[in-house]
Amino acid sequence: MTTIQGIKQVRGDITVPGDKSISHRAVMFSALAEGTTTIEGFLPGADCLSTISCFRKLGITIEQEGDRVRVEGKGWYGLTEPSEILDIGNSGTTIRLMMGILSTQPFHSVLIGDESIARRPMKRVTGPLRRMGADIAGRNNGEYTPLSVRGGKLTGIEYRSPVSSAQVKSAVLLAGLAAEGETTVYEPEVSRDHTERMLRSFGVDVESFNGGVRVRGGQSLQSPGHIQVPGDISSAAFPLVAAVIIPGSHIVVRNVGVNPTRSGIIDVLREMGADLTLDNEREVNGEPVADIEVKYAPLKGIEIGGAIIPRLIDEIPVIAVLATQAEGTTVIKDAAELKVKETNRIDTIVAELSKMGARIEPTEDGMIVYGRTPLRGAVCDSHGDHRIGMAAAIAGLAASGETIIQNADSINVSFPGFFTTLRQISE
Ligand SMILES: O=C(O)C1=C[C@@H](OP(=O)(O)O)[C@@H](O)[C@H](O)C1
Ligand SMILES: C=C(OP(=O)(O)O)C(=O)O
Repeated sequence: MTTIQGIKQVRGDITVPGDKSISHRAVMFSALAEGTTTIEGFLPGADCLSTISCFRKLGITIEQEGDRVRVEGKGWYGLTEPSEILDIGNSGTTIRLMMGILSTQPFHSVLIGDESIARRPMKRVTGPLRRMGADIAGRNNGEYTPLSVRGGKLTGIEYRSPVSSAQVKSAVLLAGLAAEGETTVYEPEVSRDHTERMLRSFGVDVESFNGGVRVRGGQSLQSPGHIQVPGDISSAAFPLVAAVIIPGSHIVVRNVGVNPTRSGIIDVLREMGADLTLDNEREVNGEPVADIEVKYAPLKGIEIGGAIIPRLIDEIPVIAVLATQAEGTTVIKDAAELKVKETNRIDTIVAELSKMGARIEPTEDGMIVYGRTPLRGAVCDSHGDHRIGMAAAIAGLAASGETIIQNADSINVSFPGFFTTLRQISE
């Protein structure tokens, strides 16, 4: 349980922990590559530590201290059959990408996770991986954990994913790297492309085209030696929103990944009227990075839907907080994927913000927020979902009185040090 007081303003010059998606991939691809890779800026959050723990059980030597990691890669077929169950904790990215990798390995593995993972759909990866030839078993015919996989010889496929999901795309492409022939994944809207970018930095030929991505089987990964992980825009979103909704605020978040497939929050902030600038724009390991500066400004409600949704899917809980402080109505649609995250994020964010006096309604594929409404402190619950806990905390900063966040520990999944950062910028 953590207590948040309503504050006057946020001010400061900060950084946020490393990007979660890039940290997972950095460990996975380094383990599968020939040679040693050092990683800096790694996110030492619970989810990425689960990825490290799985690869250790698969026989890979990994040293980790804070945000520094050293992985002794042994090549694609250097993994060994695990004698223990692979526990991926709360991490959807870990289990779905691991299923792709383990489908190519000539041994048996069993994967479990926590109670939230046990409710999340896995057919979206087990379906195409079975089509490629993987032998997968699991509860409800491979829809839910526990899952087990015996990998082996796979055949490349053309897969049209019904959802825009980087986890599905990545699982199928990774399996495709060790399959016979070519593997192509099409998705309705482009999802985050960290897998494609990082595979290229490991020397893999990846063809991205309008609507899809293709790889050839039989390619090996060569370590680039070093990977620098930028700050996570999904974490930066929380202090940025605090600054935009609390009068008198002004903050800079430095060294944030601003990959266009992730930067929908920047577009939304600008369209709502935020005073936001990107400085020091550069590219690090094939990923665009910048410093983001924002000042308080009056906001207006907007409609958010279509192709932008995968570009801001994890930021929607905090965008809902933002919308409570915008003049007029904000409609979020085409975001049914929110229902299959750590919690049903449509229901959980509506429940928590309603307790604080927000006027917010759930819809089939999103929500409608009526602004501008003053918020009042309340007893909120993360429901075990890091992004819901952090969104409630940001609402608490903008609210009158005191807000209590129950089950705040879940925040360590993606943003260790979150409350320390909030204290640093609160005035
Ligand atoms: O590939 C990734 O690193 C992620 C993809 C997204 O999930 P989906 O692929 O299920 O949309 C996102 O919500 C998750 O936080 C991280
Ligand atoms: C959905 C998320 O992560 P994952 O799918 O990896 O559990 C998230 O971090 O918001």
